[in-house]
Amino acid sequence: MKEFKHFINGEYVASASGKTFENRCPVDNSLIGPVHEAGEAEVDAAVRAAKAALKGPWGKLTQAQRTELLNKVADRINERFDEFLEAECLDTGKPRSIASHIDIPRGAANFKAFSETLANHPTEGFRMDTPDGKGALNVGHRTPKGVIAVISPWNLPLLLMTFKVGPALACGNTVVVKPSEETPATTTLLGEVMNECGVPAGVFNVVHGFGPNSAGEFLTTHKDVAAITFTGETRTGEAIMRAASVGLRNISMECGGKNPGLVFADCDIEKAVEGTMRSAFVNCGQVCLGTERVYVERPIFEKFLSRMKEEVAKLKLGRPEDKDANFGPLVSLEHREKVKYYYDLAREEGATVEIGGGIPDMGAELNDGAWIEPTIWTGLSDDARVIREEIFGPCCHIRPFDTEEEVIELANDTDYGLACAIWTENSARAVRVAEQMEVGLAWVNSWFLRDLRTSFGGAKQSGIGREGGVHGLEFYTETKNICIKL
Ligand SMILES: NC(=O)c1ccc[n+]([C@@H]2O[C@H](COP(=O)([O-])OP(=O)(O)OC[C@H]3O[C@@H](n4cnc5c(N)ncnc54)[C@H](O)[C@@H]3O)[C@@H](O)[C@H]2O)c1
Ligand SMILES: O=C/C=C/C=C(\O)C(=O)O
Repeated sequence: MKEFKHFINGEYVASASGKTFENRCPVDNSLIGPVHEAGEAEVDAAVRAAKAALKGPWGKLTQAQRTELLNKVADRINERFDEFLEAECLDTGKPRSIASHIDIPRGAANFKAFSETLANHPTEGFRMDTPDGKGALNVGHRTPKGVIAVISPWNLPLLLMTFKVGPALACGNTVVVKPSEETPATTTLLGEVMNECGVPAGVFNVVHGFGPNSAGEFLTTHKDVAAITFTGETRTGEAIMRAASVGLRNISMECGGKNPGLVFADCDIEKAVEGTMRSAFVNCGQVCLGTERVYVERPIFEKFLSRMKEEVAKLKLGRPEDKDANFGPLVSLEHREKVKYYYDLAREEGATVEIGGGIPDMGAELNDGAWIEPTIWTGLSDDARVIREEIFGPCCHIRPFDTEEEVIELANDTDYGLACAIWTENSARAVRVAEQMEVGLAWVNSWFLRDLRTSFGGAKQSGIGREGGVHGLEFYTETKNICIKL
């Protein structure tokens, strides 16, 4: 049986209290092993180690040396690919075919891409005139912000955690990570990699536990944490913002979504079906960028709906190691309860269940797991809760529309603003519509196609700030203007 300890100052440590909680595999609810739950003492030790490391060997490295170390980390993740894959699939139950294409490669890439992008970014410089005619030079100078708290979710555990740890370390900060209580494994394993690559002790720390009155709260309220970067639910983001307000600490928030797909009659329908299938059902619908509202122009509505139903019927539910399986369980039984609640609510709100809508019979070996059927609804009114609230499951509602103006209004009629997917072969329309969408990420004839040099983040209640490429620089560094009188 595995055991998940904290990683503090380069060493794996147990909780002084001896308190642990269970990590279970959602495939069959089997026990993976106990996870140590951090109390204030462990969180404090981790933050102190991180603070001390800022002034230790880490703080003395040049940008080039840091880049080299972080490249090593990326290479070592790839060398230990199978262990990361196994750990991620056990924690989440997701098919290996998905984790081996998305989660683990991006876990490695996040260390390479950001260290290189940031290393090559210029700082600003302005020459100014002065009354004595000699002038002055203004030079922007960036320094690390300090100890960064990284609070990450369970849906893409390694990918989303490294998406923050990569740039934070590239900028010279140190980190304390609190991975989701559902998925402690890959973050814990990364500690070994950091040691193997010679990243100094205290630069990367991990504490396990829950949110309120546990590791999450202790970390976000710790006075020596300089800034907090968070990915998770909008309501959790609000709690973290309140914690960050004490001591005026900076935050970066990547939160929930209720993302629309806009399918125009002039699209390539097979491309649109393939893309919408992925955006609604990959990772069992547990992707913040996923499409839960699909709007289809009326002339192709029936055809699109029937093609989607055909494709959903072909999804193969199965264990991560099953090579044919492309659809795993939800992350936990608790999350299944939430998703099932919305499945029942959809019926109460008058939806037509086109396909799915329940819990599948997976057979004796798997029936204790967190399985749920992929589901399509039609017929809900625009103000139904199922249309307005993030479900974070393998489901979408498909609704016809008649005009471009109408669909833009429908798509934007939400509290969230993370992403959208627009399907049309008319490029002028694509640009026109994309420019009017109230989102941080607009995909045209694609979905979740990621260039790590670009900005990532959400509008409205989907987040605050942008990370990715050079955009994280504002958050992960302190900029000082040095004014030199000539
Ligand atoms: N915008 C994005 O980039 C993005 C990416 C992935 C997931 N998400 C969102 O994440 C959610 C799913 O993930 P989740 O269920 O793990 O989210 P969550 O908000 O429940 O938990 C996220 C993390 O916050 C911690 N936490 C909870 N309460 C806390 C508190 N009071 N103080 C400090 N930490 C606390 C949790 O333990 C966990 O580590 C969805 O809403 C999804 O849309 C957003
Ligand atoms: O579930 C949300 C997915 C987020 C993806 C990223 O943060 C990324 O691709 O960098």
